[in-house]
Amino acid sequence: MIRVGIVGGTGYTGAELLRLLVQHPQARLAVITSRAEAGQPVAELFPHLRGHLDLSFSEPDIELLATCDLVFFATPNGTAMRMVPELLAQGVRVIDLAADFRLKDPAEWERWYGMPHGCPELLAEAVYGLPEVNRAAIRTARLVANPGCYPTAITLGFLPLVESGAIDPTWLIADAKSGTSGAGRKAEIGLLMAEVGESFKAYAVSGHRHLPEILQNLRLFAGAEVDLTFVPHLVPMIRGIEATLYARLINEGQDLLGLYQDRYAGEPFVDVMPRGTPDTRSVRGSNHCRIAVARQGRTVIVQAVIDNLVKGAAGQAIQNMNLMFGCNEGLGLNTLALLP
Ligand SMILES: NC(=O)C1=CN([C@@H]2O[C@H](COP(=O)(O)OP(=O)(O)OC[C@H]3O[C@@H](n4cnc5c(N)ncnc54)[C@H](OP(=O)(O)O)[C@@H]3O)[C@@H](O)[C@H]2O)C=CC1
Ligand SMILES: CC(=O)N[C@@H](CCC(=O)OP(=O)(O)O)C(=O)O
Repeated sequence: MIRVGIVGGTGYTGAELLRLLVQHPQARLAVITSRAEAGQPVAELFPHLRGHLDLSFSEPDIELLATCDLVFFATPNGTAMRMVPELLAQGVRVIDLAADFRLKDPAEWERWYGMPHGCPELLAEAVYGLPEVNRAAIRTARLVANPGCYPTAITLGFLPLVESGAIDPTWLIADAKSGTSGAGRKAEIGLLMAEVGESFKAYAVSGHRHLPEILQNLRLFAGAEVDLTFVPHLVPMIRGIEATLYARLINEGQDLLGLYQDRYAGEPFVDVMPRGTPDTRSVRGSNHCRIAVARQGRTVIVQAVIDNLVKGAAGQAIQNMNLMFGCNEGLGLNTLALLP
C-alpha cells in the first residue's frame, strides 16, 4: 500500500483527490492537512466520505508528512516550494498540483507568478507530469510537477499537429473556456453566482500564466518554438474545460483523423472521436481528454475537453502516482462521466 498525504485537503482539487483516493485499491490516506479545519474529522466537512475515511485534518507539519511515501500538494502557487526540499531529503516523493515546479526557468516563474522561486535548484530535476509525453521519466521521479488545467487540454490538443510538422508553428490560436471550479474554493466577488451565473467573459487577455507553460511543453515535447495566442474564458458551469484550437495546415491533403488516432493509440485517457464534437459533460468526473479534429480549407480546428478537476488536476496526479509506484496506470481512475 502507498501511504499518502495531502496538503490542502479542503480545496476543490484536494477534495477531488479524496474522492478518488478513498476508492483506490493501493493507496492508504494517512495525513490530510488544513490549517483552518485542523482537528475536525474530514467526513464532517465532506459527508460524502462518511464511512470511507476515518481521519481528521492536521496542520501541515513536515514531520507528520514525512511518515508518508507520497505527498500531494493541492495548495496555492508558492506553497509547495517552501516544504518540498525537506520532504525529498526525508525520502518522501512529491506530486505538486500547483505551478511551483512546472517552469524550468526561475526567472520566468518570477515574472509570471510574482515571487522569487524558493528552491530553483530542484527545477531541473522536477518531472512534468503529462504521461502522454513523459511516461518513462514520471515512473522514476521523486518530484512531479502536475500540469495546469488549460495546459493539459491545449498541449494534448496541439501535440500531434506540432510534433508531426503538419502545421505552420508561427500561427496557433487557443480559445479556451473553463468552469468556475478552476478558480478554486475561495470567496471572491467575481465568482459569485450572481456575477457568473448567466454571463460569459474572457479574462487575462493580454497574457495568462499558463501561456509560458504551454510554450515550454510544445518546445520540449513537440520540438518546436511556436507563436501562440491563448485567451481563456470563464463560463457559467462548475466543472470542465473546452479548448477550441486553430492552426494552419502546410499540406492540405493531411489525414488529420489518422494523425490523431495514431498519436494517441494505446493512450488510456485520450479519446479521439471519429466524428462529432466533444462536450464537457462527456468528461465530467472522468480522467479522459476527449478530442475531435476538423478542417475549414487550410485551417485545422481541434476541440479538446477535460474535467479541470480530474484530467486537469487530481485524476492526472493519481495517474502519475500509479506510474511512480508501479501500479496499473488507470488504477482507481475508471470512473465514467456523469450525465446529465
Ligand atoms: N481548481 C482547478 O481546476 C485546478 C487547480 N490547480 C492548482 O491546484 C492548486 C489547488 O487548487 P484548488 O484546490 O483549486 O485551491 P483551493 O483554493 O480550493 O484550496 C487550497 C487548499 O490549500 C490549503 N492552503 C492554502 N494556503 C496554504 C498554505 N500556505 N499552506 C498549507 N496549505 C494551504 C487550503 O487549506 P487551509 O487554508 O485550511 O490550510 C486549501 O485546502 C492551486 O495551485 C491551483 O492553481 C491546478 C489545476 C486545476
Ligand atoms: C477559471 C479559472 O480561474 N481558472 C484558473 C486556472 C487554475 C489553475 O489551473 O491553476 P494553476 O495551473 O496555475 O495551478 C485561472 O485561470 O487562474
